[in-house]
Amino acid sequence: MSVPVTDVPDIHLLKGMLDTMIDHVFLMRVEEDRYRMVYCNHAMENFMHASRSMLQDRFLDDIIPDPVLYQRITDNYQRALAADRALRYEETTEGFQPAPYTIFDTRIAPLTASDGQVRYICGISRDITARRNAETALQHTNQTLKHQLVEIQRLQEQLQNDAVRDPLTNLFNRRYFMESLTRELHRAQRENYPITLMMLDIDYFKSLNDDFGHAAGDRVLTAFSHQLREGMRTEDVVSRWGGEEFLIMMPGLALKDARNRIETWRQNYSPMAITLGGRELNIRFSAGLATAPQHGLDPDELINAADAALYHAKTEGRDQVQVFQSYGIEADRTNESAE
Ligand SMILES: Nc1nc2c(ncn2[C@@H]2O[C@H](COP(=O)(O)OP(=O)(O)OP(=O)(O)O)[C@@H](O)[C@H]2O)c(=O)[nH]1
Repeated sequence: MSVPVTDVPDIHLLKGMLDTMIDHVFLMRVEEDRYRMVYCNHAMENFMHASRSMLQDRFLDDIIPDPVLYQRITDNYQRALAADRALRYEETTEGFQPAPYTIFDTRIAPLTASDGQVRYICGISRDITARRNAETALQHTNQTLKHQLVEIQRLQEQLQNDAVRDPLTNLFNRRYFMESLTRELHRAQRENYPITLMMLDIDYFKSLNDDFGHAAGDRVLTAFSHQLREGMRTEDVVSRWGGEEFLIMMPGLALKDARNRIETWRQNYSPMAITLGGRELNIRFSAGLATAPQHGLDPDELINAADAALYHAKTEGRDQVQVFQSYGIEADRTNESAE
């Protein structure tokens, strides 16, 4: 027999409806400070691995023997009763033996019987374990992806760095220097400022290698490069040109100022004391200076000029700075005027 929709469905029909739900539905009667289960639906019965007849009419402390879990559950009931309002919270079955670990999204509400005396707690619990696990897995994946992204960025930076730097000294490499010089020369022409190049070569480096070994030579190169970088301005491009040869571009620095700079550096750092095998070595160097636009505007031309000045410093006895002279190389001792 069909029931008109305006009619209040009978209790049998209501129970049938509740048994079709996949959420757990229960009703607890409050008896002093205990809770008696007066109803649970089919879903809850299944979950508890117990028939309704075994659950209904029993006290909750009897159904849930674990005192910690019992306390967790009833604390919420007390809160709802004290505030006389519905509560929603998440709870787990941790401590409840027959059931697998489950996370529930639970909503409870205090109800009062029509006599106005007896109080009840009505509850609906939804199993959200799968959703929570998926969320946790997603968070984990997100976290892993974030770490991977950071690692990719680090590797990209490393690659960019490797592409422009010399691995031993960490100074800029030849390719980067050429690109920078070409770019800087164009700008210097447009904006009318000088660029001075200094080519610098460690003296008698071969004998140092021969006497102390290649590894010791590498240490000297690293220490020398470090001091060189420290002694220059941030806008200077300091490169390892090859072997024990270095090329420095000093934008905006006229020949005289560049020479003063390198002389100051020589006073502070040269002869550089480096200890190898218990022996203190004096590392000396020779250098050649050339400047744009005076000695050329083309990168190769300017580098050749600095190289020629360096060659002159070597042939003149080493441990000195020479300036390129466009009409020919001329000895230019460090204590003389560069202009
Ligand atoms: N340890 C080490 N040695 C290097 C490296 N690159 C080049 N050399 C060595 O540097 C030495 C350069 O020797 P030369 O060109 O004769 O120069 P030098 O002995 O300094 O002589 P002058 O420049 O004329 O004073 C060679 O023995 C190279 O093998 C390097 O990366 N590490």
